[in-house]
Amino acid sequence: MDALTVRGLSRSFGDLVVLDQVSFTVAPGRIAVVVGPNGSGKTTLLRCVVGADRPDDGEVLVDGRRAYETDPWVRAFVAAALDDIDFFPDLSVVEHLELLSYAHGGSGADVAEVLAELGLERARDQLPATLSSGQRRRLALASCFVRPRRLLILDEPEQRLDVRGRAWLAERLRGERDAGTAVLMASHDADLIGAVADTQVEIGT
Ligand SMILES: Nc1ncnc2c1ncn2[C@@H]1O[C@H](COP(=O)(O)OP(=O)(O)OP(=O)(O)O)[C@@H](O)[C@H]1O
Repeated sequence: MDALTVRGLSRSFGDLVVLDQVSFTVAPGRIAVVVGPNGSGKTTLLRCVVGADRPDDGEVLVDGRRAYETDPWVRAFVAAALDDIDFFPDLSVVEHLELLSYAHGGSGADVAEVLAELGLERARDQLPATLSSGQRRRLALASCFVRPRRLLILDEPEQRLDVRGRAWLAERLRGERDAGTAVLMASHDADLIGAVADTQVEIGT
């Protein structure tokens, strides 16, 4: 059973056809990278997959089932970090991660490890507004790793990461694959794509 099936997905904004009958699958333990020039529809595709945007046509199946964002089962299955991450303004870094862990039935036991892995230990008590843009990105990624997931969806996760952060990201994604997680991500980073992509979904070309 594929973790993700996208069939005939189409999305237009007025006269602008952004996605035209896009179809692909991602099996467990595979990494699919969406590639295409600026404005080709990568974010739109990911937003349609997670249910943040509605396609005009086509369907998205998660683990063989039609997915709705509000479905508790989808929320347990899919971890996503897209561009529009909103943090609670009055929760610290560590509180965010603990909240997510608890909300997904965890004990918070992984939080310290994920903070260390993402280099966020020194920022653990800071509020989101005081974080650097790279730290905010790291918190968004950390949010995916303190909760259960069988499908991980990331929009340009390399953005705003430093050199070591990018090296870590490639390693982490390979770890996700080895654990059987399916990954769908958009990226412009040729090195990262070369290091992790099992398949590429080309759009807008
Ligand atoms: N809500 C919207 N209303 C109108 N046009 C939109 C909307 N959302 C996206 N678009 C347009 O759809 C096209 C695809 O945008 P999208 O953000 O999906 O591209 P992308 O491939 O992720 O680009 P980038 O590589 O720059 O991140 C763009 O031309 C964009 O202007």
